[in-house]
Amino acid sequence: MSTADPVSPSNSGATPLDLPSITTAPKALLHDHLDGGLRPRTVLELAGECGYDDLPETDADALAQWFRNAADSGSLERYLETFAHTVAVMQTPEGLFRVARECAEDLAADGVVYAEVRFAPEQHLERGLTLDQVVEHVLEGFRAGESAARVAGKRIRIGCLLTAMRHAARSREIAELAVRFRDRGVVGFDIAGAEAGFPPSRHLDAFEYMRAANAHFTIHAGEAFGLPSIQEAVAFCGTDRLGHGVRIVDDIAVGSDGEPTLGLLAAYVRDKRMPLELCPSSNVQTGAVDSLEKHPFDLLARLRFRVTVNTDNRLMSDTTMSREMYKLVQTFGYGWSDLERFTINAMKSAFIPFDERLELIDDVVKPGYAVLLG
Ligand SMILES: O=c1[nH]cnc2c1ncn2[C@H]1C[C@H](O)[C@@H](CO)O1
Ligand SMILES: [Zn+2]
Repeated sequence: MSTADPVSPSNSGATPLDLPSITTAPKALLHDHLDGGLRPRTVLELAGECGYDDLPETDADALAQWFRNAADSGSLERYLETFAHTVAVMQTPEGLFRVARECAEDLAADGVVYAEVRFAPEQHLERGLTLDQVVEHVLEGFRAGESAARVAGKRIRIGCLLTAMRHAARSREIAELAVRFRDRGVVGFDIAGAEAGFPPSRHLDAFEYMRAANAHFTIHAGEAFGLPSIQEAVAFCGTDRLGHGVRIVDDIAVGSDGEPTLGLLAAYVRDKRMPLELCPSSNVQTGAVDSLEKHPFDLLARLRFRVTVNTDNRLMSDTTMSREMYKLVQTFGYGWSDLERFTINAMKSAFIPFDERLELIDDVVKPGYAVLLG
């Protein structure tokens, strides 16, 4: 296989592939952080309401620009510092509810029909809420946002993932919380935060607990740190998916003739159809890749890894699901059938029951792309 071959020819008689038309396409999103997707105006208003006066800007446009610039640091650690401001305004029932409701509404307006949105409950206890209360307020916000979207003529379903911070020591507790809320809208568990120095195996008991409960989880791995992190997540922790996983490319050698050779770990990840939650813009901002052009997304897609397109943090990257897809179209020349495949990859990899995934694929995704394909 030559890596120069397009995945599929660009669409011919179909709807033109531009940002407005991508916005109308049904999309599935597996990796989106609740505390990384606030509306800039909401950050300002909630800060005013709760008396948080450490925001770096007082105007919504300037604040949006500040997040973007500050996150453009080339380092995951510095990128993560920007979350201090969003987490600070998500400490009250009203704040958590509003942010979750607006998240569902914004994703629905962007044409996302299924999303798994994650956040770390342990970071929202500063004003006396319990872990259970934090989760309840967020889930209520998602339900309200889904209803508001329905009234606006948009269909969306949000599943919630509970994240434990990898530098902290509450992962087992958060895993138990995720299982406790499994019938109320929480569909899985995750670990996030600085990767270097905090290997996934540090949280093995949490993953073992999830596996014993027949519950799903993903692990941020292979973003700021390389193959050893992915190896631990896959081989020791038994992850269902890889959050980013972009450094799996380090286990693929592309010869001078363009022929790729997969190492054992890359081959295993591909053979197992392990989903990669790739987040193109975020990866450039944190320095995981040098540029979009150099992003291994296309190599991985051509090699038929189970690639999915994700936003990570819409506020920090000033992006949307449609914009991430459009950037990939512009960079790699994808057509509608490619976008449909990435979307079906994501739906197949979702943590909701199989029959519900299938229903979304058959009743929403395929008919939506059939219209766009012409
Ligand atoms: O891309 C990421 N890698 C590691 N950690 C991340 C990333 N994006 C957000 N986080 C962290 C910061 C948030 O406060 C936390 C929970 O959403 O997860
Ligand atoms: Zn992330």
